[in-house]
Amino acid sequence: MKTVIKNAKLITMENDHRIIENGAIAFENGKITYVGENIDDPTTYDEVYDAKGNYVLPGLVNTHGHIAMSLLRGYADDLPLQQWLETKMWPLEGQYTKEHTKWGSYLSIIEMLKTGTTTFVDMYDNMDVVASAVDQSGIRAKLCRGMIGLASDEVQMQKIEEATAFVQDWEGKANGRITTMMSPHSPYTCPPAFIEKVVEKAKLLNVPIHTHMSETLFEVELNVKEYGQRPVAHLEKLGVFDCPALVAHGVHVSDEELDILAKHDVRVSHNVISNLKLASGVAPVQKMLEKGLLVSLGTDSSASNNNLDLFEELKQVALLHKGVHNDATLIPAKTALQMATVDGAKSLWLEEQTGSLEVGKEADIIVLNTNQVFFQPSHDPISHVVYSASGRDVKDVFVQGKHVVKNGECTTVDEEQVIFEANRMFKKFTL
Ligand SMILES: CSC[C@H]1O[C@@H](n2cnc3c(O)ncnc32)[C@H](O)[C@@H]1O
Ligand SMILES: [Zn+2]
Repeated sequence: MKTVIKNAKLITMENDHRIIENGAIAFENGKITYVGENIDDPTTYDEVYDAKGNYVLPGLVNTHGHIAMSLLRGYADDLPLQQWLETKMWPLEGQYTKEHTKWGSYLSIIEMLKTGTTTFVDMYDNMDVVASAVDQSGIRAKLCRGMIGLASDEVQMQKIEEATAFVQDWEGKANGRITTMMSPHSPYTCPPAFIEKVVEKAKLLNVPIHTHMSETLFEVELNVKEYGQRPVAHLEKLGVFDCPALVAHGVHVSDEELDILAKHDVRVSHNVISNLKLASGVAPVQKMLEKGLLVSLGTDSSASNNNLDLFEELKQVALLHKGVHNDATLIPAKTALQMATVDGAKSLWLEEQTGSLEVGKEADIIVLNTNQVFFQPSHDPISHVVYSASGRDVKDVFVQGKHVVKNGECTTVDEEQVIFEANRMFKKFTL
């Protein structure tokens, strides 16, 4: 099936940030075959989508989260991280069944697709259920079984075996839309010997490592107290950065630590809204960029955000660092959008598949309804996408060429049923 999107304002996010004012993009068998000036003769295509001058851009990439936690949205607001985790999240997560994970995952996937995210990272338990939801819904994901290592040797081994089986069962599945990682939860919840075992497995399986790192001052101080080193040197010593690595947060990192991360080409998922809500702090993103680190955007879960609309992260990242440093030139709109698209894809080693509109890449494409007052006058599309848009402006979404959101409606999952089931599952918790 040959499809063309015509009459589009194309924001390609190629290296030169090419904008094509009156453009077209075509795809076949899930891959982009043409990006350029508008086409005159649409008769050679099986399907013609008229974008009617709306913005067309690559699907957004969310590089850190826990999607099944959408069931806990709004359950425990206004608390700091450690208290939030220990007294609120972990007790309820202890009650999760596969059914909770299933409906929480679908709820988040519909939300992400409808707000323009076509690729996401997920670290959680019951990952077979998450992967099946990814497969069914048509979204793209990099998934890992998150492992908390504060447990007996037997349970530790069981978790590593489960994570290994998950990688073996799902890497490359769903027509290549699912890829995998190994994931020790964090240095403060995983003993050193456990992390070393995970590193060994990741090397054998040839997959990256994903972990939370240096999110709060508390965990940095704890690391120094327990192991005599700050988290970055600690993880380096345990071999984590000998693998391709993606770390979430990196809020409390010194200049020396940034040098270590840069030396190992560690990718950082910046979770600006979650960090603000949990009062974890402000990551030194400008310094990260100056040191050449690849920085992308993550929402974390909707229990600490409280939604998965990556357009909100886009605007926050562009605003917060200006305000904190008293410098309006920091993180310009182009840089923010790059973090949410092409650099997000690179951070997940998926740049050959997604992140920009280029011939040969897969057709992960979103259309924004820009025929609205707050997109006028229509002269700088990147500025408008970053500073004026919201996920609610997303009209149509294609992943691997499949039309998964049509005129604002998800075509692959029954939204009404998911809303009903998510509420039913929440009622099953003992609060
Ligand atoms: C072992 S599965 C993932 C685990 O991570 C917890 N989690 C959610 N948000 C955060 C965060 O901001 N920092 C650290 N841990 C987080 C979640 O509750 C799961 O237990
Ligand atoms: Zn997290």
